Amino acid sequence: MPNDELPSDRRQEALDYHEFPRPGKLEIRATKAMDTGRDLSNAYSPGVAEACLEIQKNPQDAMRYTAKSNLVAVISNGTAVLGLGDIGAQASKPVMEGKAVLFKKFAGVDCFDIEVNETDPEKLADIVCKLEPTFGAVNLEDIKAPECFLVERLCRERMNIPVFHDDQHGTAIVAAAAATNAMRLAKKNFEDIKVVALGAGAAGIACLKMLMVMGVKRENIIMLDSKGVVHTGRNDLNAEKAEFARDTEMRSTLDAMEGADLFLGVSGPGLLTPEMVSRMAPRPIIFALANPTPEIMPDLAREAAPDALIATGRSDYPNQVNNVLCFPFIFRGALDVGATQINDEMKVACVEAIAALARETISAEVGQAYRGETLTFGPEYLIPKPFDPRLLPRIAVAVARAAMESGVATRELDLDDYHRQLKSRVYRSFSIMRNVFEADRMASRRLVFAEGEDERILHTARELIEDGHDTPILIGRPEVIAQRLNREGISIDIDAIEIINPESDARYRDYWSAYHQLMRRRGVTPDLARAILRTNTTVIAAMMVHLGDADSLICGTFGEYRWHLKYVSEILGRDSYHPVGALSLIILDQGPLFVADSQVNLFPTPVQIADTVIGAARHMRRFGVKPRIALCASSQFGNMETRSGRNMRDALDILDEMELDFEYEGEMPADVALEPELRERLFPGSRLTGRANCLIYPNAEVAGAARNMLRSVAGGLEVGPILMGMGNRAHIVTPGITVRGLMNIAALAGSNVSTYS
Ligand SMILES: NC(=O)C1=CN([C@@H]2O[C@H](COP(=O)(O)OP(=O)(O)OC[C@H]3O[C@@H](n4cnc5c(N)ncnc54)[C@H](OP(=O)(O)O)[C@@H]3O)[C@@H](O)[C@H]2O)C=CC1
Ligand SMILES: CC(=O)C(=O)O
Ligand SMILES: [Mg+2]
Repeated sequence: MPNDELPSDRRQEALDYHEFPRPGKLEIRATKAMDTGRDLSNAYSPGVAEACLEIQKNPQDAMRYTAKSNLVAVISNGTAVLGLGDIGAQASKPVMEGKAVLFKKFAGVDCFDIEVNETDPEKLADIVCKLEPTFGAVNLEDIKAPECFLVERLCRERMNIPVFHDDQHGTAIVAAAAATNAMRLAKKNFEDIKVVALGAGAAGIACLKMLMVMGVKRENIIMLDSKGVVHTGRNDLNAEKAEFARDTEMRSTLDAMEGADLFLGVSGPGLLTPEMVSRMAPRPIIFALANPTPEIMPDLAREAAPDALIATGRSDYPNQVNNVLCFPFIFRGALDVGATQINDEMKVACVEAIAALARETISAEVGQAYRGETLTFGPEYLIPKPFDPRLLPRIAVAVARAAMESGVATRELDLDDYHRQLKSRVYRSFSIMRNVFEADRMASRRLVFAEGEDERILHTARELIEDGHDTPILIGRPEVIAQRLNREGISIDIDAIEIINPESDARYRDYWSAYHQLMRRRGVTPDLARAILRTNTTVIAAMMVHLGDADSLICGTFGEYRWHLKYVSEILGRDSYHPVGALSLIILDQGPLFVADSQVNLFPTPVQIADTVIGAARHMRRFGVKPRIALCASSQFGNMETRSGRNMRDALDILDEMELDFEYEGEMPADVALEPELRERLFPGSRLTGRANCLIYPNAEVAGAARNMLRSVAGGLEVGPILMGMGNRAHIVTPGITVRGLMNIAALAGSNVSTYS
């Protein structure tokens, strides 16, 4: 069946996606080094035999010495591939590779996709069972009913690892979560509704069973398959369908739809007509879940029933009811507690976690990823979005808890710890930021955001309000803020936040006259002060901090760093405070790397370099990182007479006079800093132990280039830049910052002033 909903350019795009730059969507990567003869002898003969013998003695040790505990088999015979039908095992491979990618992307679960040319259910079950030594769990996929029921039952009976048929249970879990929320909106109860299920296969049967667990009554269900209504007069029904057979005169979908409250389509494309929809009860719920083409396109359904709550299996319409919201996360939880099966308790925990998430305010990341869409709980947002980073921690923890409580877990987890671990998987910055978050929690600070109309700031403000320890203050026009909150679906009570309207704030007079006092001998007249305090939100924010109306300011989501720095330094760079340097923490796969100074001193003097080193060491400790600082230059240890090398050597002398209690060394190029073996060859006995974790550069352009390359090419995630030397009273971000980045800066700004400078 052609995928007639995709226009030809999108069709070609999808094919190119699969073909280029290399065929398929997956590769296998080694997780251990294989660079030396020693690596070879550990990984392979003779060393590998040691691991084999340990596993022979104790088979459970396979979890210890092999990848088994995180490895899932995605297995299909291609007999019910999406709604494309029986297209065969080979043709199902793109879907199975896709499932494997989703497992990895959303939950870090490794998968082999296995397509099997076997349609006999008993033989297929035999094959699957024989794979148990390889895998920690099995995900059966796109195997048609009724064969899938037998395959699953046999595998579950014979295997001691979780076996889950995604099209049955994954779909049922997500559909039940969406139905729970749709019921609330439609003000209907599961106990009373009339359900019509079109499709009596793997997904259909499982969804109905799950709806019955939620309270739907069997006598209120009408099921249809390709031959029409499933009724007691039929003699072609398999056991699963027979359970739902009704003693009725109804024969067609049109008959069945009369007065239906919930339509559940898990059949094929275009099978539901507007006329059928128009027969439904008021405020009908229409789940047209066939993939890729639903039983009815949402626009058509809406025309026939304007008050309908509509979901499909697709990502290009609101309310994607798709098992992708379940399988990565339920397997994550099951694998992590070493569950022997995925039982009903775990499934129900999953339903509840998914449904609850949609009723909460969306996360900042989702807001950003789906900009322009309305994402507050309601008809267009019944169910979370697949990119919602909260899915992993919430669902996996709920599943792990249910597994432990219901006695199928072989490992007990501390669930608070587990939740934290999962969060650090999703947010790469989470684990290194943990110390800072803790410090932030201990303090309660007022943070003023100079660019309070920016959507990223609004998301950040919402998160801060929810976290509850810091108070955001926004500078911006209230009507613009209100409009953007609404557009972004951010539920903040606008009356509950402090907003400084630059056009009409009552403090305007106080602020401009105080600014004038500060700046009158630097060319600022009263008129100029008035004009600046109407238009320059960085100055307003800095004056708030100066006058004690806020504890810290955050600016820089647009414009030049140094433009903001000029005003921040003029107003707040007094007493012992002055900008020392901008420190960026770049989180890389290999660990954290700090880089400075990319912004403040374009060509720093040796004294400024020494100050930057000291500031960097202090800040690194805030993150719980032991400083190993390299003073970088193109020369190494005095081998050339360059200006940058000389500055670094002079800075080293200044530092040496101070008896500092952290490691620093220089001058050296970045590779010598980062490769201890190379360093040892060039300069044996250097004071730096191991790989440097902070690079201080001789000028801001080079530091900026290094920081940008680490972000753009090495995929580093930046925390910062952190403005050092201002007593944590001001931070200037850069325009590319994300909401997560702003949250990190806000946590830094929200930590107590005594712990920061
Ligand atoms: N959104 C989601 O997350 C998911 C969506 N699905 C979708 O659900 C559909 C079914 O998948 P699955 O249950 O795995 O497949 P199965 O092959 O197990 O079941 C298909 C069912 O659809 C019925 N059917 C086929 N054609 C018609 C027709 N013309 N009129 C009425 N019923 C018909 C079949 O009837 P019969 O029994 O007579 O053959 C069968 O009962 C697919 O489109 C799939 O993409 C599936 C899983 C997840
Ligand atoms: C989503 C899915 O698994 C299916 O359509 O078959
Ligand atoms: Mg499927």
